[in-house]
Amino acid sequence: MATSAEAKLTDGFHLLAEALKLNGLDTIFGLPGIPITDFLRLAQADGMRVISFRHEQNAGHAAAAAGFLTQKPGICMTVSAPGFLNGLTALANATTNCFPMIMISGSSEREIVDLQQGDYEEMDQMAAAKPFCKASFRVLHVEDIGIGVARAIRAAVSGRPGGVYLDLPAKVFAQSMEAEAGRRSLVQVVDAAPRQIPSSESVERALGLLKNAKKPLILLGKGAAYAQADADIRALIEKTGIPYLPMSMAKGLLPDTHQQSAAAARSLVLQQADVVLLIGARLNWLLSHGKGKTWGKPGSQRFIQIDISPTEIDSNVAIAAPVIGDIGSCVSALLVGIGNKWTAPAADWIDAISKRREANLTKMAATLLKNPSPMTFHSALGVIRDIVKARPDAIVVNEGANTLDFARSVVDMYEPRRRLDVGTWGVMGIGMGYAIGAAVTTGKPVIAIEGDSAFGFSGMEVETICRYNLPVCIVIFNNGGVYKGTDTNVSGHSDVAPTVFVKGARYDKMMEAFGGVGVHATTREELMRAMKEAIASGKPTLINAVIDENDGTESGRIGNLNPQSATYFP
Ligand SMILES: Nc1ncnc2c1ncn2[C@@H]1O[C@H](COP(=O)(O)OP(=O)(O)O)[C@@H](O)[C@H]1O
Ligand SMILES: Cc1ncc(Cc2csc(CCOP(=O)(O)OP(=O)(O)O)c2C)c(N)n1
Repeated sequence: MATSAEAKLTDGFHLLAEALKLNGLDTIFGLPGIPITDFLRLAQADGMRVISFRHEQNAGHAAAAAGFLTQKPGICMTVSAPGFLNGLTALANATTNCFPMIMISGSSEREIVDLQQGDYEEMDQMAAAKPFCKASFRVLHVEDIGIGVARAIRAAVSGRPGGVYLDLPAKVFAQSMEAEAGRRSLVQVVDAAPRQIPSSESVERALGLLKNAKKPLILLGKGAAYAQADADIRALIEKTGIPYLPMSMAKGLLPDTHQQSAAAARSLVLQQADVVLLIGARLNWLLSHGKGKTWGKPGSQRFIQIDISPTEIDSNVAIAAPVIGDIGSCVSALLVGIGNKWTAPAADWIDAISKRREANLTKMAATLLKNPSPMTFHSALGVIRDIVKARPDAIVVNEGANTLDFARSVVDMYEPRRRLDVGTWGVMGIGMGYAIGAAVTTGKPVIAIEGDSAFGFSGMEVETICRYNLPVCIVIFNNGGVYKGTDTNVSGHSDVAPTVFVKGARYDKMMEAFGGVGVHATTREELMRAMKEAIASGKPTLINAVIDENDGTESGRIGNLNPQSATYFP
C-alpha cells in the first residue's frame, strides 16, 4: 500500500485504489475533474487502467458493458453534480439491463449540502441516485472506504445484477489514517454472487410441464448470456431437442446457424408453442408482455420461468412453473432431472419450424444477394454478416432503429456474449461506450454497427478510441437522418425537417481528425475491403457507409409505439 513514508499514514485516495484492487477491479472508466482528478492519476500510478472519456454517460456505459462481459462490476468515476447526472443515465440503463456496475462520484461537503448553502456543484447525489439503481451508499469517514466498496460490490453482483451508486465527498479522499489500521479496514468480498439453488419441487414441476409439452420452446434472454452457464444451456437444448429462440444479447449462446434455432421462425413459435421455458428473459415489451397477437390464444400456453429474481414471476402473465435461482444452478438441476431419458418433441412441431425457417432464410438470402447502389440496410449488413462469420470472436455493438432491427436478424452470432445492443430500454447512445468497454475488457476486435442518429449521441468518443488506439471498427449507416433522410418541413419555413441531417455528411473525417482511419464507402465492395483492413490492422476505423435515404421505416419495427394524431398525418 502506498503510504506517507515518514508518518506511516495512508489516506482516502490510496484506500479507494487498494479497496478496488483487493477485489480484482483494476479498470476505471471515468472523466477527470474536481474532486477525482488526482485519484485517477494515483490509481494509474498504482497500476490500474484508467480510461478517460469525453462524456460521463459513455464512461458509465463502458463500465456496464464490462460488468455484463465479466460478471464483475464495471467501475465508472465521475465528478460531482453535473458529472454525476451525466453518468446517471448509464447507471439507470445498467440497472434496467441487469448489468453490474458501480458509479463512484465525488461530491460536495455534507454540511454545506444539507444546509443548502450553495457549495461548488452542490447536490444530494446519494438521494438523487436512489430511484435509478439497486443501491446507493455514501462514505463519510476514510476508515469506511473498505466496507463501502465491499457493500457496493456485493449489491452490484448478488441476486439480480445491477447498478450501484457510491458517493464520496471530496474531503474523504484527503482524510488520513494510520496505514496499518487502513490496511485492516479493507474488505475482500467473499462469494459476492452466491449460487442460488432452486427447490427440487420447482425443478420437478418444470420438468413435468416440459416433458408433456407437444410444442415446447426454450427462450434465452440476456440473463442466460450473463450467467456464463454456456455448456449446460447448450446441453439442455441439444439433449431435449427443443427448439430455442435467443433474444438479441443471447445470440451466440449457441451459433445462430444451429439447427434448433427458431429465430427465423419467431412469429410461428411464439404463437404456436404450448409450453415456453424462459431462461433469463423477461416477458416485457420486447416479448409483447407474453400476450396479444404475438402469442397464442389466452390460456393456450403455459410458461416455465428461470430467474434469480422471485418478484419477476407473474410480472405480465401467470407463470405455471417458476424456478427461482441462478441460471447455472437451475439449468444443471434440470439436466440432472432429465437424466438420460427424454422424448424429443413431436416431428410435426420440428418440421413446421424447419419449413418456416428455411422459407424465411431463403427470402433473406435473396435480399442479401442484391447489390443496389446506393447500398441498402440489407446489402450493407450482408457484408458485415460475412465479416462476423469469418471472425466469430469479434464483438458486435449495435444501435439505431432500422440498423438495429435488421442487424439483429441478418448478422449471425456464433459465440456467447459477443453482441451488445440497446437492450431492454432501447436507449440510443450506448454505442461508443459499449465499444470501448468491450475492447478494453476483452482485447477483441469490436464492430460497432451504428445508425447515423444513434452514433451522434456518443460520437465524440471517437477521440477516446484513437487516444487508446482501440481495435474498434465503427460502421455508420448513413441514410441522412433519424430513421430515414427523406422527411420534409411542410411549413414552408427554411428549417429542415426534424429528422433530417446534413446531406452527404462525412463522418469518416471525424476519425481522421484524431488520427484514425476514415473510409467513405458507397458500395459493398468498398465496405468489405475497409472492414477486412480494419479487423486485420486493429486500427481505430470509421466507415461512413452511404445508405439509400429512402430505405427503412420510421422507428424501425416499433413504429406502432408512436402515438397517432387525429388531425395531423405526416
Ligand atoms: N445469473 C442469473 N441467474 C438467473 N437470472 C438472471 C441472472 N442474471 C440475470 N438474470 C435475470 O435475467 C433476466 C434478464 O431479462 P431481460 O433483460 O429481459 O433479457 P432479454 O431482454 O434478453 O429478454 C432478468 O429478469 C434477470 O433477473
Ligand atoms: C437517448 C434516446 N434518445 C432518443 C431515442 C429515440 C430513438 C430511437 S431510435 C433513434 C435513432 C434512429 O435513427 P438512426 O439513424 O440511428 O437509425 P436508423 O433507422 O437505423 O437509420 C432515436 C433517436 C432513444 N431511443 N434514446
